[in-house]
Amino acid sequence: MIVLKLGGSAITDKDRAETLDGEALESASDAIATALEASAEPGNPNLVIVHGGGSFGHANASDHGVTTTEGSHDIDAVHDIHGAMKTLNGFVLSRLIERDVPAVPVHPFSTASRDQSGRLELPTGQVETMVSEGFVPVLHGDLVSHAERGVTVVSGDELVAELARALEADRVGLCSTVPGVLDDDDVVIERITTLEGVADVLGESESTDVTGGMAAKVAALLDLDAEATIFGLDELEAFLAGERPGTTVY
Ligand SMILES: Nc1ncnc2c1ncn2[C@@H]1O[C@H](COP(=O)(O)OP(=O)(O)OP(=O)(O)O)[C@@H](O)[C@H]1O
Ligand SMILES: C=C(C)CCOP(=O)(O)O
Repeated sequence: MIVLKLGGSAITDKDRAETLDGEALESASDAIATALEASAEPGNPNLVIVHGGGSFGHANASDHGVTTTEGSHDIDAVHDIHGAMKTLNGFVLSRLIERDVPAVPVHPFSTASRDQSGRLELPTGQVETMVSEGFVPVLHGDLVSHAERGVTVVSGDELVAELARALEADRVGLCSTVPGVLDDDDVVIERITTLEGVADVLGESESTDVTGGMAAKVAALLDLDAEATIFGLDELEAFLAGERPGTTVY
């Protein structure tokens, strides 16, 4: 079982509102289709995809002052932010389906929630059944209802971590716009086992991002039992073929 995140910054133009990076999304979809065709059991993909927001969702959330902890009850904000993420989800699904990947949508806003302490409750029974029936569920960073705060943002990274745990994923991959976690000299760090030592180089995203950039990503991955890999789009095919490009977080 592989849980793969397509980073929003990898598949969109993060500096132009609600704009796809069409070429990047096509190339990611090609890599996924090729990997499924080449797998020993093409009818049984055993793959769950989550995508982030990039230029969809983050700017909308920021405009409405909504983050993973700051909530809102404004119905227009809800539809604006969730709507942007559903639009991107539609683009991702259509590129995958064009390539015969049996992709199906799962909108976390319809199923997940947070309690007062912010703990995420993400039901995964439907995702498990989709996978066992040969589909590829495609989730996305989204809003979730949050006890006493209205709605807050859930990042794709948080969803990846929850799914990896619940589905006992063998491998977790985060495909981003960078070739891995970079050190002070912009060299890819091969392995991260603790936050100590790397905390200084982990920063926010360069673009509008309400969910914390690389620092939040590494922290979420360190909590997992499964080995996780952060790599760039050029390495997606290699990752899906079983290699460990970029940075391994374990
Ligand atoms: N040490 C670091 N190494 C690599 N990237 C870093 C580092 N510190 C900060 N970053 C930033 O983190 C960004 C990747 O995080 P970001 O959250 O944008 O990725 P994503 O998951 O692809 O996108 P999204 O959150 O929209 O889904 C990089 O583009 C870079 O700007
Ligand atoms: C901003 C929203 C709504 C989702 C963000 O998901 P992410 O890009 O995975 O952090």
